[in-house]
Amino acid sequence: MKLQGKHYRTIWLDEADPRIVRTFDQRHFPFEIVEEPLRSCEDAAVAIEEMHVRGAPMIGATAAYGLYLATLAAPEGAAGWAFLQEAAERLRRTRPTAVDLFHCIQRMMNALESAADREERIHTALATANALADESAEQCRMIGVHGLEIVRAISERKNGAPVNILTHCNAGWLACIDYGTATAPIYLAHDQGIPVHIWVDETRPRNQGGKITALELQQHGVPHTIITDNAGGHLMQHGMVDMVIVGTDRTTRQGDVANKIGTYLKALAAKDNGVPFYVALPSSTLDLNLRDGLVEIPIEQRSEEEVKYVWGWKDGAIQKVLTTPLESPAANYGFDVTPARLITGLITERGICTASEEGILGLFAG
Ligand SMILES: CSC[C@H]1O[C@H](OP(=O)(O)O)[C@H](O)[C@@H]1O
Repeated sequence: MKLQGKHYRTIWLDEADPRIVRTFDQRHFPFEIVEEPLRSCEDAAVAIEEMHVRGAPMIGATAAYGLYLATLAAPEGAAGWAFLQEAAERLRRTRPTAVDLFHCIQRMMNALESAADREERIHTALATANALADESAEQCRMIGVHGLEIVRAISERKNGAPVNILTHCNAGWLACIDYGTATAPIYLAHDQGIPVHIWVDETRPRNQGGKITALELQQHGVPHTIITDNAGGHLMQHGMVDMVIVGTDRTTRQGDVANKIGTYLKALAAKDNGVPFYVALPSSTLDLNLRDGLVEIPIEQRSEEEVKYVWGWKDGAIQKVLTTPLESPAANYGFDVTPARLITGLITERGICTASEEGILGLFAG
């Protein structure tokens, strides 16, 4: 998608130096566009851990390219394989909830295991990371194609009046490689002239919605309004939300969805008000090994600093400001789990299904 009129994917090989992978340091959005060079697997791990990059598909892709960078540093033979295994472990320790991370690492290591020598490892790693990124972008594009029909149907029922869609956090193209997951149907509807308006949850504590989703929509010309996280229920009670669409970081085989903290509360409000609640789910984010999301999905806890401070723009620079008593402790749960019973449907690259084992396996059994 585009930033300041220029098309980007969120991660790419440096044109001048194939030993460098480039991405955005998303901590600077929406105030600045800062490209970040990744020169080592450790650079990639830190970028994930400190959320320079974030979003399940983006985390997976960054780890994949991080392993490519590791092959550039790895020696020949068994020592080189041991080096790559250590790099994979380092990447696995970055963030626990988004399953794309683990899927991508495993895909890379499976591809690398049979490589004959260092040169083949490097070639295979880059080819596999590129393939993963391409697959992710296509998954998102197809989520847009399938999700578009839901938006179109609501638009027709409203005789062309704007479809009011609420979304939480950033499940946009900046959380992915391109298109986004929750935003893909929005972009396709807008591009096809279907009027939409997006309620954008600011999404405390890091405000991925107010900072990044709002930036994406503004850059694409999509009408939107930033709201506080607690406003969604009120809007739904007053008929101001036609549908909710969110992303996911891990979805279990029975359709339980881990997503940014606060998603569960949106789903409760939607259920109580008869508002359709959809989850945009690329298969890279499916974890068919898990069933009960509430029990089995690991929920990341991040630093209390993210709760006690805000980061904003002042005097031409990003400033960090304390917003609570310095001495007060804070808890920072990064995600919550929305039970399948609260979800209207899952929008996947293979079509739309119910949030159930039958629905998911109907699309993804093979
Ligand atoms: C398309 S995945 C987006 C997903 O990831 C976000 O979490 P974070 O920004 O902490 O990586 C959030 O849960 C989004 O829905």
